Amino acid sequence: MKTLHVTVPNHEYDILIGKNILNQAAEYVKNVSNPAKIMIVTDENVNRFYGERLINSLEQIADVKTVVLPAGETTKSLDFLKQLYDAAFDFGMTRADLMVALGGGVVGDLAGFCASTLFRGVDVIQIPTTLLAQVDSSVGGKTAIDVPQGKNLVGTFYQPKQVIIDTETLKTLPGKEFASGLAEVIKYGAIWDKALFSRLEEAEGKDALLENIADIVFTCCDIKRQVVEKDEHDTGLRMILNFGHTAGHIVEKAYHYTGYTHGQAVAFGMIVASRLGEKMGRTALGTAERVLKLIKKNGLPTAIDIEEQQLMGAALDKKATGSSISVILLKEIGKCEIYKMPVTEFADRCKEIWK
Ligand SMILES: NC(=O)c1ccc[n+]([C@@H]2O[C@H](COP(=O)([O-])OP(=O)(O)OC[C@H]3O[C@@H](n4cnc5c(N)ncnc54)[C@H](O)[C@@H]3O)[C@@H](O)[C@H]2O)c1
Ligand SMILES: O=C(O)C(=O)C[C@@H](O)[C@H](O)[C@H](O)COP(=O)(O)O
Ligand SMILES: [Zn+2]
Repeated sequence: MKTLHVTVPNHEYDILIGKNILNQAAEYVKNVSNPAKIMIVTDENVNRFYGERLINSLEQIADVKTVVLPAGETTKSLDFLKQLYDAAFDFGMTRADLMVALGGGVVGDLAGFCASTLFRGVDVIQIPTTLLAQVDSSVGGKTAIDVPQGKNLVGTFYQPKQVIIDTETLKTLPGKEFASGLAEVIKYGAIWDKALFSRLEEAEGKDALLENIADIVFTCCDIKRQVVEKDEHDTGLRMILNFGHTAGHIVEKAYHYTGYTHGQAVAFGMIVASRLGEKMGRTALGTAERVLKLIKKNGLPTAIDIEEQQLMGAALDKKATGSSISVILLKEIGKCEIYKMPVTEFADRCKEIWK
């Protein structure tokens, strides 16, 4: 097992990365928390594969209740948030108790948000089971729900008490979801780590990647750790983790959070942002082609239809202030910049390069 340690002001925690470590969850949990009650939040698919194993382990140290939610992005909503609060009150949780998010980014963001507000904050431990959640969403403390007005528009910063990553859980992940997680891995390569990007270019298919997946997960978590430690609250450097997300979030909302997964939308968003940078003379020529090729190779979308007026949705992006938006542009593979432009210019330029 490998460990990373995240240190932010007033809080620190470990990210544990290993194979088949889910069965020993209780041993890790008791090192950081001593709850009388533990509420596990998961979804129906993850519960089928891993619920019993986690319950068996955690029952050794506390009373356990499991809340099983429908799978899918539309669960990351106010309705299901309310369901979690109700379940926590029914269970008789107190501020000294613990919530555990077992699943992908949907469960992690929703349970994280609930934990951050319940009694003004109960501890939460993230046990991510998708590639996307293992390389990105379980680390760094962003929690959120989606609303009809836009993606992640209601949320908090709330760091987990611990992150337990069992990479063996990826063996049951459907191919489409594995590819969605790769979109965020491609993001880390594109903005920060050209060796990681080249490694993905050279990889021969999913099985080859799976063989070394713990190493890839570690690399991504370590990049995220470095960024979050420098800017926990997303006021500067952390914005680079949003490469591809301005257009990506517009796509997710336009398709009512059901047409494309987050990873698929971000993949296409990275093509848009790379083309934008090239058009503006800020991104080395040929970069957009490399990004597109890698996205295509992994079965992620390279074209998505959108109505022009939806592009103004960037005005509600959290990187927008007043009438301007900070977009993340690549300088070249492995290097990026935060570039401020009027939202109207972003929308106009996107019209030209979207297809
Ligand atoms: N907080 C952050 O920093 C952050 C970062 C990136 C993404 N996100 C958010 O994460 C969400 C997307 O997360 P996601 O891609 O994990 O989607 P998800 O949580 O919807 O999971 C994808 C699917 O995989 C299934 N699944 C999960 N683990 C499985 C396993 N091991 N075996 C079989 N099936 C499994 C789920 O049931 C679901 O159907 C989005 O809402 C996005 O906004 C948040
Ligand atoms: O951790 C971050 O910071 C990120 O931006 C990671 C993104 O991959 C993630 O999708 C995040 O939820 C986006 O946040 P938002 O602030 O743009 O809603
Ligand atoms: Zn993302």
